[in-house]
Amino acid sequence: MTSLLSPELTQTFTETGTGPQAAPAWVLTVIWHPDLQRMGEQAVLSPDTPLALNRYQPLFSPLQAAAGWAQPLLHASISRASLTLKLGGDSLTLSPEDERVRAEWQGQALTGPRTVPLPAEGDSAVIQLGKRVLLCLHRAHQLPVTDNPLLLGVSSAMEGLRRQVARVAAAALPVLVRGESGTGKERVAQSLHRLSPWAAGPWVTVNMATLSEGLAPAELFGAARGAYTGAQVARTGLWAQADGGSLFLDEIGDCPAAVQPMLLRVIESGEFRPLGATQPLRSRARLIAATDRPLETSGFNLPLLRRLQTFTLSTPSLRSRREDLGVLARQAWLDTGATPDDLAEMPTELARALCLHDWPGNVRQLEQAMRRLALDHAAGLWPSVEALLGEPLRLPPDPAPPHPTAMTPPPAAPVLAAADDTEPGLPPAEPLAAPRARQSTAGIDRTMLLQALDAHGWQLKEAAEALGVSRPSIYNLMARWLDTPPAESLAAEQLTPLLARPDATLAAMARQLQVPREALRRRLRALGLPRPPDDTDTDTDTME
Ligand SMILES: Nc1ncnc2c1ncn2[C@@H]1O[C@H](COP(=O)(O)OP(=O)(O)OP(=O)(O)O)[C@@H](O)[C@H]1O
Repeated sequence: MTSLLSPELTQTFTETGTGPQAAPAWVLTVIWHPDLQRMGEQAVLSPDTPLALNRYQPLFSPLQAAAGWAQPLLHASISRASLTLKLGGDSLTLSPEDERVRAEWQGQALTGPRTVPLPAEGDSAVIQLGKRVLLCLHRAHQLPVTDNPLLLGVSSAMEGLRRQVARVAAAALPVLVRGESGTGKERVAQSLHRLSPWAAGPWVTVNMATLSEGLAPAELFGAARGAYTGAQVARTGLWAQADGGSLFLDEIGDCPAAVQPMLLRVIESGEFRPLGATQPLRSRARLIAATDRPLETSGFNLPLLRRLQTFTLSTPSLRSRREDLGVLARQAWLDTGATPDDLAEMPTELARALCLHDWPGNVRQLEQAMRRLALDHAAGLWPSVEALLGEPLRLPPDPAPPHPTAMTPPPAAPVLAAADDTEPGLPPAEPLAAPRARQSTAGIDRTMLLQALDAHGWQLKEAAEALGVSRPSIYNLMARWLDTPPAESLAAEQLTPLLARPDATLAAMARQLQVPREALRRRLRALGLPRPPDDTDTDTDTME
């Protein structure tokens, strides 16, 4: 892999500042790249100088920015012509240099300069460059320099969390971890234990939601022999088991009300009394609790809450740190045992959906999606977007949709896409036609798209003309409205029954499978399957 030493980048990082007090910088983070190693690499935008984004610039740096290594995006589908990003107060202007630049802002194709509102605090935006690379534009209050294999992420929020965990780990005081479900609260608790002076001691966990009011005291504090019916021997409680280590009380908000004062006592004095015992016991367990509940308003014991929140750590939602998607998705994929190469081949519409989804179930939901993906892929299929996500694609709210600027439109002369702007193995990009009045894709819904495609036998050139949009736009429309797997993922078993039909034609099959006709023809050829008998057309639609 090409690597370039980048003193300029190191300089930029230094100037921008890495401390929490520094003014936030706008950063581009790679959240999808066919070279999976590139996920999480970052480039900082200067507030004063427009950033030219193309195949060879700027330089993106990996997590350990201090190493000073950086490299451009390099992917062959990204043009040498630039998409220029210019920050201006609370807006951003994106200007494609010419028609060679293929780019999308928040899933919408950029066909000319646009000025868009910058994402609000805690929000971010997704920029697609070329066919396969997705970047997240976000704020950074501090750049990532620390590492913790349990707490992955290049966002400021994760960098801050890793630092807090490292700072708090050694304190012999309770810690409360708060955050939405699936955001990694248990991971934070594990990290606190591993980094603490008690790391060699036991790590004991209990989910308070699973303890009934009757059983909880014995479970937590133990019981003397004969303390209750069936207690033939003395029982060691979790608190005693965790002596010299850490006790993690997950879902503390579900702790039975009667048990809450008992917890308060043990936190305050370190002493507890097993059920039926005459003497109290002492434990030096460090307590970590976690919740996704608003404990202040849910009737929780407030003195206990105050003791628990001696230190409070918060885990951020995944949608508020979209820049971490790439590194998290890559790790979740590798955890399934699948190879990086397989993921690199994933169709862009799936990658785009992963990057744009708002992930209400946070990292856990992302992990489930990656497991589904690995399973389907092992069976020779790429799932639909909906099957991948396990729910319909939920786009982040768009407070103000992009609007065109009054800036100069792109050059009027027809421009040839350079052959080396095309991914190796894919057909060369076609010369772009001279610009003409084109309809915006915004007004084209799924029905209109399908009608045009069906009417033209799934030949994209004709369908695009009928809709009055450019050919790249029809791909964007297909990615937006259709969630059928791409032609390259079709298996022989899916195609043979359709070929066996007496009325089989290429157009009919393309319509049924919702794939471009030419892509289907290539797939049949690749699988060594016959063309349908009446396939005599000679269309040369090569883009997909
Ligand atoms: N920063 C992270 N890096 C890597 N994996 C993560 C991270 N955060 C969460 N995960 C993964 O996401 C999943 C959910 O994490 P975890 O169980 O810690 O979340 P939680 O907030 O405790 O969830 P719940 O509230 O539902 O118990 C786990 O499988 C964990 O491996």
